[in-house]
Amino acid sequence: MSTVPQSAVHSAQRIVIKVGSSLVTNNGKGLDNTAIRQWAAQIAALRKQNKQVVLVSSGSVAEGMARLNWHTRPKAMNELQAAAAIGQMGLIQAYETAFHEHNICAAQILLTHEDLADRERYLNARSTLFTLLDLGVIPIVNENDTVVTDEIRLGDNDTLGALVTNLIEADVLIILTDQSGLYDSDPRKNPQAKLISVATAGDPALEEMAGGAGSNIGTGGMATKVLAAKRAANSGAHTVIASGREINVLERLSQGESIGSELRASVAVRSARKQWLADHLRLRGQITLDEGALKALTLQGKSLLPVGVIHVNGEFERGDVVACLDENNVEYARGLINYSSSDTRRIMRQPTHKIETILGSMTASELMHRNNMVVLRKFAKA
Ligand SMILES: Nc1ncnc2c1ncn2[C@@H]1O[C@H](COP(=O)(O)OP(=O)(O)O)[C@@H](O)[C@H]1O
Ligand SMILES: N[C@@H](CCC(=O)OP(=O)(O)O)C(=O)O
Repeated sequence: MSTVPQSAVHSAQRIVIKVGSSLVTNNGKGLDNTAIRQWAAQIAALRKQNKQVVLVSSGSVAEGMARLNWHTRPKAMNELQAAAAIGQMGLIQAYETAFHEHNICAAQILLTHEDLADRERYLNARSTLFTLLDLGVIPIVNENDTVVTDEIRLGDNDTLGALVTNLIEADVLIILTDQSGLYDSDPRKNPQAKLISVATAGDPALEEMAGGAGSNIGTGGMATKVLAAKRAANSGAHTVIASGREINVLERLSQGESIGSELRASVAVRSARKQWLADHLRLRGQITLDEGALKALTLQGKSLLPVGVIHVNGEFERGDVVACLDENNVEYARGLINYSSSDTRRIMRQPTHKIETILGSMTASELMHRNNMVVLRKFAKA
């Protein structure tokens, strides 16, 4: 009897789904509208179960090539970028139409490596994605191929899928591809290859199994998927690699069925976020909060508003990590701040509706959003 556990997708609330080029474009023959409509229908079903979904879709270059009647993938960057610009139009149009059938709004997000490396842009991308998810919209992400240069290109969307998983702290990354999952060797070359049902993300043995290159249409092969699982595990997310051609794959995974390969993270999402905020980003300043704000943050799970700040210490920029202290300099929380130190000094003690009049514009109504904050201790009156 097999003892394969229930799929992690079953209990996941926030999911990133990545679909590869060969799947989306029917092995490079042109957009597979039937498959796209089936995924949209399944994602609509996940949404009804209150799961939030971000879709990372490849296929712009492959679809651009199909539209240009190019049969071999160009090597020159400018040609790849031109193909991507053409193909992305069709890709988004296909998703837009497919989601429309379920009365779901879709949104296009094109990201580059720099967007995720720069603190402020990272924060912007993150808050846009959270806003879209709160609005019930399905964000469709791809790399902004037309502007990236060779050196900074992510290149494969497995890596992008993992970075988006980290960015929004998703519980699970599902990578849909043209194989049933990760095998112990490339099934195209070895018909005896065995499917790996469950493994630990980051296990070096997996990298060896996935050594081979990808299909002619896709870029990364299994190697980038295994590395993506390792990266997703950094923020506590599990990864499922499965065939996008499997009937109702997303809904069945959501029902707990074990399909494909599940590469499990060994740390929990919450502690991974804490770790990231607490250790990886340098503290740039401190703000002192009044009692009401300390209670709201640490006891009621609320965001920090400027009205609760009574003192600002240090110089920092929007997106920096700042500590929240009481009047005795005891730290209660830390997180990514939405305003620079000079702007924070101007809006502290003020009600939110005055931010725009004081600063001339309002980037965010909260000074620090609860999603971007880690509470370190609870407020208790001495
Ligand atoms: N150990 C392995 N298990 C499964 N597939 C493998 C393995 N090693 C290499 N591959 C190859 O990886 C391919 C999938 O990668 P790729 O073509 O980049 O797909 P996608 O476009 O979905 O990202 C498979 O078709 C397969 O030939
Ligand atoms: N941004 C590129 C993705 C490149 C790519 O081929 O990715 P993948 O098929 O996931 O290996 C595109 O949309 O064509």
